[in-house]
Formats: sequence, C-alpha cells, structure tokens
Amino acid sequence: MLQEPVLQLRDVSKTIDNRKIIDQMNLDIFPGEVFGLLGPNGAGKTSTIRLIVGLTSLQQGDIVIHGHSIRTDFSRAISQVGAIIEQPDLYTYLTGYQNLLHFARMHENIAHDRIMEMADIVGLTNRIHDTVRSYSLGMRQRLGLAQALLHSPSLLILDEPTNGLDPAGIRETRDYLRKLAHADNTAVLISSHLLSEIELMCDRVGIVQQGKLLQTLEISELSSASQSKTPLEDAFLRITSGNVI
Ligand SMILES: Nc1ncnc2c1ncn2[C@@H]1O[C@H](COP(=O)(O)OP(=O)(O)OP(=O)(O)O)[C@@H](O)[C@H]1O
Repeated sequence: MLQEPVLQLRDVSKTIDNRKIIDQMNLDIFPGEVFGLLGPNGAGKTSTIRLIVGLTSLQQGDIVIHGHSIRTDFSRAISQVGAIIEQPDLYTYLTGYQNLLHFARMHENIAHDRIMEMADIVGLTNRIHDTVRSYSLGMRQRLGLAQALLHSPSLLILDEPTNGLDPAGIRETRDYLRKLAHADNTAVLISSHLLSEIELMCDRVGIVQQGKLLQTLEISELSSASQSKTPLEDAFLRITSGNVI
C-alpha cells in the first residue's frame, strides 16, 4: 500500500507482574482497511488496544497515530481516534441524545444535525430521546458506535464489536464498518476471538498469541489461494501450531 499508515506500533512490549503480556509488537494499519486482531482468550488483544488509546502506560516501544507519537503528543494522536473498549462509556440516566451531546461538547463543531445523522446511521432515531437505562445491550452498543464516530475519527478501534448484538445487528455493524473503511477511508481496528467475524468483516488479520503478533494475512488472498471452506481457520491453526481458539 502506498498510503502512510494511520497507526504504527513499533517494538511495543508490556510486562505486568513479571509476565510479558505484549511482546515486541510491530504493526502498521492503513486508511481504508478493516484490520482484525485475532487470538484466543488472553492472547493480548485487549491489552494492545488499551495501550493504543492510553488506558495503560506504554513501557517499551512507541505508538504513532497519524504521525503523532502517543509518548510525546498524546492529545493530538488521540484526537484522531474513536474507540469502544469493552463496554461503551455511557451515562444510563441520560437519553441517547444527551449522551451524544455530552460527547459532542468535548470536540469542536459537532452540531445537532451530525448527532441526528449518527443516530440514523446506527438505527436509533426512534429511541434517541429515551434514557439509556431503557436500552437493550445491542442498542447501547449502537449508541457507543455513534459516540465513537461522532467526531469523524480517522482511526476507529472496537474491542469485540459485535458482542451483544443480534444477527441483524451483527450484519448491519459489519456492513457499516466495511463501508466506513472502504468509502470514507477510515482505518478500522477490531479485536475478536471469532474466526467467522474476522473472515467476514476484515481485509487483513493479525494473529496474536501469548502477546506476540505471529503473522498478518490478507483475507482475500487466503480465500483465493485455498480450496478449503475454512481457509482462515486452517491458517490460524497452522500458525498457532494447532492451539484451538
Ligand atoms: N491489569 C492486569 N494485570 C495482570 N494481568 C493482566 C492485566 N491485564 C491483562 N492481563 C493479562 O494479560 C493477558 C492478555 O489479556 P488480554 O485481556 O489482553 O487478552 P485478550 O486477547 O483480549 O483476551 P480475551 O479474548 O479473553 O478478551 C492475559 O493473560 C491477562 O490475564
């Protein structure tokens, strides 16, 4: 790819209680692609994402977002990022609209129309003036997505993005994230332990195990190079030496 990466991880390592949970990770993510971190429970996917958004401190290496290091220029780096880590960060006693308005005030130039546009995109227009307390898990996920995208970030990061969604919601989210990447040139980074989700949603995948990024693969190349019905599963099992997800 000719474009500059939106996100660069450079020799990133993290040790907690004498255990390396991220081990010398190097990764470039480009505009217009959906990239999936795939690995078994405990592989280090969430920890990697938490490091990128500054929820935990970076011990070794560097993370550069849009040319800004999170070590030296965190606020400019993070201004390019929208993220949902584990649960969306919502006030349940406020309405969906009030939540989005609250978030909008943290940024410049986000008007009522943009809030309503995002409510429409995530299918919440009819419920946007109800309190979040009355929302289902899937509706909260959708509101979280609207919140993460309100300021039109160039990098969207979602930890297990379809958790709690029904099949229609999973498909809508998948279609929307692919459109966001391919039509709007946003870089989307997701984590998942579900092979099928990664296979259907992502352009590239990075296989993570015990804190190491073992390999990155193009999903389309995998499918076209194999007669197998389960090319990603085959590749995953080969790369991780048969360890089951
Ligand atoms: N604050 C912490 N203190 C101690 N160990 C931690 C901490 N955070 C993460 N770990 C450990 O780091 C490893 C990676 O955890 P992480 O949550 O990043 O994995 P994951 O790939 O996201 O897994 P899952 O699919 O289960 O969410 C695990 O062994 C976990 O126990």
